[in-house]
Amino acid sequence: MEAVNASESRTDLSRARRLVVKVGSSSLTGADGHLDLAALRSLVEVLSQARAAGRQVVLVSSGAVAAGIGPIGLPGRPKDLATAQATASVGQGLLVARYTEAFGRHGLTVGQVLLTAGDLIRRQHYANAQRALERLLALGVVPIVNENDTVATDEVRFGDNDRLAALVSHLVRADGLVLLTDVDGLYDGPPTDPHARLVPEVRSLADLSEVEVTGRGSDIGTGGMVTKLDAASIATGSGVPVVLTCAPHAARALAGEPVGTWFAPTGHRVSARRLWLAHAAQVRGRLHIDAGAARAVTDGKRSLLAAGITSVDGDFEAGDAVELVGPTGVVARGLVAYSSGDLPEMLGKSSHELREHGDVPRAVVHRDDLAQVRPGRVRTPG
Ligand SMILES: Nc1ncnc2c1ncn2[C@@H]1O[C@H](COP(=O)(O)OP(=O)(O)O)[C@@H](O)[C@H]1O
Ligand SMILES: N[C@@H](CCC(=O)OP(=O)(O)O)C(=O)O
Repeated sequence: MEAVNASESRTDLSRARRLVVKVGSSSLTGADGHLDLAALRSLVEVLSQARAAGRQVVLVSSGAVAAGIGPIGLPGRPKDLATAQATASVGQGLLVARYTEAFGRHGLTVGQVLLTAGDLIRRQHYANAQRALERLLALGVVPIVNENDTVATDEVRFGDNDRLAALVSHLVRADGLVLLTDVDGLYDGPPTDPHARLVPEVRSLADLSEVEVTGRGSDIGTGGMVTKLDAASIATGSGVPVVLTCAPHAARALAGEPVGTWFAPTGHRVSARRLWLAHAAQVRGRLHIDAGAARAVTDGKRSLLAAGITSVDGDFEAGDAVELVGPTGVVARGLVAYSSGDLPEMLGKSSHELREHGDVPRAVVHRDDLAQVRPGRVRTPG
């Protein structure tokens, strides 16, 4: 466990030895929807300078779908998953070819790393990805990460790359995460509102309860500010500071200058699986639990047993993510061991009663599969 350094400030980013830099589709595409080569090259220039200064960089780059739109001849970003996957398949090769060429001009080699959400929450996959990334960095290669769009399913996909970048910064134990987008930081209202002001520093995401963010991003990006705040929450919650700014400010952000919005680290390093569960997993249902069960899973950090569940909502399979709702609201998220079809007849029954019915009394949510949900989420309109 690494302790949180309360005196941490954004200038510390200038000393970060290992950085994860995420660039969104909106920063890599021109008005015509095609890949903006000049934007890509200026980013590569900044990252190459960081490498020349002895820093390690992992680039998480979106843009596969955007890069595929032109060659396929689509009018805009595809709406359905299958076409988006096909477009990403065309665009990803082109995107990495551009990076290979641009980094090559600076004498640097790149490696393509395609990940899915599942790769970052399954222990064995996580360890494999970690080993591969460590080796790439040790070999002096710049890893270029994107979501493996062609195999990611609707159930477990990031869709945006913000949360992927946050989990990658956990994976490589980065000293900082830089999120580059098409706005120069987080605003306290819609950036189109002339009264909206830039929020320069966020010490606790709970302080943002009055900030209005939308999930609607730019025309080309996905997730808008909501997924960026999720990413900031994941990264800072595991001890990694975050700077959110626009791509033209990348060099200044890496130098620790006061650009964009700085999110101070707030937590200790926890498992990627718990981070995913708490912040990003798509919830398939809700288990309503009594006060005793709520205390057991929060204060007691114990598994949830059938005896404490009062009712079940939703349609889910064993292994899906569900919310645990106590008398005062959502207290935790977890991976449920039974389907929504199997649970109702078990509710309220003690392990002893279940055993009498011949069932093996497994916990409904094992404590290793539980993540507590802290209050104070950001307000999203609508
Ligand atoms: N409070 C806010 N502050 C800044 N930007 C916001 C806010 N709420 C919504 N946005 C939108 O988020 C968009 C960036 O998200 P997105 O389009 O997904 O970018 P990217 O492709 O870089 O991931 C901005 O263009 C902006 O319009
Ligand atoms: N994996 C997708 C990313 C989707 C996307 O638009 O993400 P982002 O621009 O980070 O909101 C791609 O490469 O197109």
